[in-house]
Amino acid sequence: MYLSRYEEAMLRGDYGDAIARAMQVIVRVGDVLKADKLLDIETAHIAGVSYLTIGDPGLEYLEDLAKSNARFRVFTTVNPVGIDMLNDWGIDKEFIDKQWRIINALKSMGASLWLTCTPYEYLRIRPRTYHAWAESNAVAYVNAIYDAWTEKLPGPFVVLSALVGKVPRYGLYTINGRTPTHIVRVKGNQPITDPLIAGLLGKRIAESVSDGKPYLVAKLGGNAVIKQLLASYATYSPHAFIVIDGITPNYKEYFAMMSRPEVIDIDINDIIKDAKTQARNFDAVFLGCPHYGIDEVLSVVNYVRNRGFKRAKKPIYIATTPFVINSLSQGIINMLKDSNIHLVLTTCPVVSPFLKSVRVNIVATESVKQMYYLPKMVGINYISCDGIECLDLAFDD
Ligand SMILES: C[C@@](O)(CCOP(=O)(O)O)CC(=O)O
Repeated sequence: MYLSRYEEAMLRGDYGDAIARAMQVIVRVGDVLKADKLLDIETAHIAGVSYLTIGDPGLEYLEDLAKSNARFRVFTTVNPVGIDMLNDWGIDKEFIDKQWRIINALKSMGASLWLTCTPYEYLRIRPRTYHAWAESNAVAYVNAIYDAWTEKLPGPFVVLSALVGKVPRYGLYTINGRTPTHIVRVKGNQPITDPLIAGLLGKRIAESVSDGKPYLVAKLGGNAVIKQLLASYATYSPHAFIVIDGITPNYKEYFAMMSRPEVIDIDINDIIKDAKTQARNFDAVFLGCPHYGIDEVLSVVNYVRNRGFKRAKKPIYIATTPFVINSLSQGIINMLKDSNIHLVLTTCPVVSPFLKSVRVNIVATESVKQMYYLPKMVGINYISCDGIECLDLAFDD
């Protein structure tokens, strides 16, 4: 792989031991992937930072790096951790302490502690710029909605990329790697407005194109639905890459790049038919995978208003971001709490013991990504529900 003089110097150790070791891994991985050179990245997004998933080895690794005075060279954000920074939810103290050590190590290396899986909602990312992101829903989103270029990278690799500010050029960092292989046409007259249906569609697309890359033609009714579709697609696809007709910047160029794409038709009514669920046995509703943004939280606030500020019979947990909490008045937060709706911050039930610690064993969720991970990662079962219908379940049960 070609290296500039600056990159050679980093590799040699002129910029310290930590940078040299990070460069060694990046160059090695680049060689294996047959990358021809390194690219400068503008941002990095680290995932895999919960004490639940990385345990003591991950904690010690990050602390060692931080002690070596390694500092991130680009703007770096971090995925949800295993705890809510503002509420312990009864989680074991040792777990909380160790999670804080991970957070502090990342902070001392210069990470911005947004601790969200939706950093894309708070960044202005320019098309055709390079990034090193882990967390598949975020990777799918920045590729599809901003045409910003990132591969779906492993969390520890992003830490190293952020330290040197570079990634090897391969896969989704190349025009070839970004050329769609399938046109997926979704038949149906109405725009898709149900988050659950969008998630199930994302899964169906991933299964239909398998290792290919879809160019999607569908009527999608808004950002919440797009988030669910991409999160679910990225969970089931090896690539987290999808071009959306009329939405992805440069979609016309992507369309023109395809040569003899396979065409797949999906009838949305088939997905709607399969989505019906009769089970009503659940302990709580969980919303916010991916993390709810301000619009999604405000639609819940409106729902509660329309319900006359009644109290839900089952608790509703909503995972969201510090930006959303900061933009809500204390009055609204209290009103939600009185309605048995709890905002959860900086974490995600997939990487946290918090649902178990509030005695939830079965959740009602609209998120197809959660349905995939909850049973596997934390032994929580689910029933599926759709958007506002999830709230109806909690209020009417
Ligand atoms: C929350 C998380 O476990 C979800 C799975 O990640 P992904 O969809 O495979 O990128 C990622 C993480 O560990 O930070």
